[in-house]
Amino acid sequence: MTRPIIVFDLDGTLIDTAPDLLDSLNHSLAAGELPAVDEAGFRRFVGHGGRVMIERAHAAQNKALMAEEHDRLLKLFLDHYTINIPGKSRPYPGVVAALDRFRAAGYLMAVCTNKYEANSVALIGALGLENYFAAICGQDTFAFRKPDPRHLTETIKLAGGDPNTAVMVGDSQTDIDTAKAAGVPVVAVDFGYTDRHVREFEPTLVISHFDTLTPELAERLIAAAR
Ligand SMILES: O=C(O)COP(=O)(O)O
Ligand SMILES: [Mg+2]
Repeated sequence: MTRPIIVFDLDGTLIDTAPDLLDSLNHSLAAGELPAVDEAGFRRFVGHGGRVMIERAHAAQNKALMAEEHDRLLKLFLDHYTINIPGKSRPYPGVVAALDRFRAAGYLMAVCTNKYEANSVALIGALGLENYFAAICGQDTFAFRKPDPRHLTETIKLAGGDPNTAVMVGDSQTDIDTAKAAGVPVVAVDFGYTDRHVREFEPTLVISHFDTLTPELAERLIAAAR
C-alpha cells in the first residue's frame, strides 16, 4: 500500500523566512528607486514568488515596470537572497518534532512552494532538514505552480505518494485554493504570511502551533475527505 503523505508549503509555514525575503525585496526595490516595503506590505505581496512580489510592490506605488527592468530587479532580488541563505530564517517552533512524528508514523513528506526550487533546496539543506523530504518542488519545477492544483498533485506523485491519502499544510489563500482544487484536505497555520486571516479561505482546519499537528489528526482528515 502507498504510504500516506503530508505536503508542506515553505515560506510562512515550515520556515519563517520573512526577515530575509523582506531584506532582499528592499535591496531590489532600492535599485529601482522604490521606497522600502514594511512587514504589512510584505504580507500583501508574498505568495507567488519573487517576480510577483516585485510586480506588486510597483503596482502599489502606481509605478510602471518594463519587462527588462523587472528581470533586472528579480536578478538583484535572487542574487541577494541566494547569497544570504539561510540568513535569519528558522523553522517555526515545533516543526522538527512534527517532522519526526510523521516520519516515525511512516508518512512520506514533501514541500510544495512558490519559491524557486534551487533556493528551496538550499534553504532546507542549510537548516539541516533535507533528509525529511522525498520531494521539494518549487514554482519552476513543473510548467505550472500554485494555485494550479497540479503543482500539488505532481509533487505528491514525485514523492511516491497518492493524492487520495494526502494532507497539505499551508499559510495562505494560495495553498488553501490549491489543495481544495486537488481534493486534498488542508491544514492552515495562522502564524504565516497573509494579510487576511486564513480562516476566511475556509481550510479544513486551522492550527496555531505545530504541536497540534499529529499523524492521528492527519489520518482523521484523510478519512473524512474520502
Ligand atoms: O515566496 C513566496 O512568494 C511563496 O513561497 P511559499 O509558496 O513557500 O509560501
Ligand atoms: Mg507560504
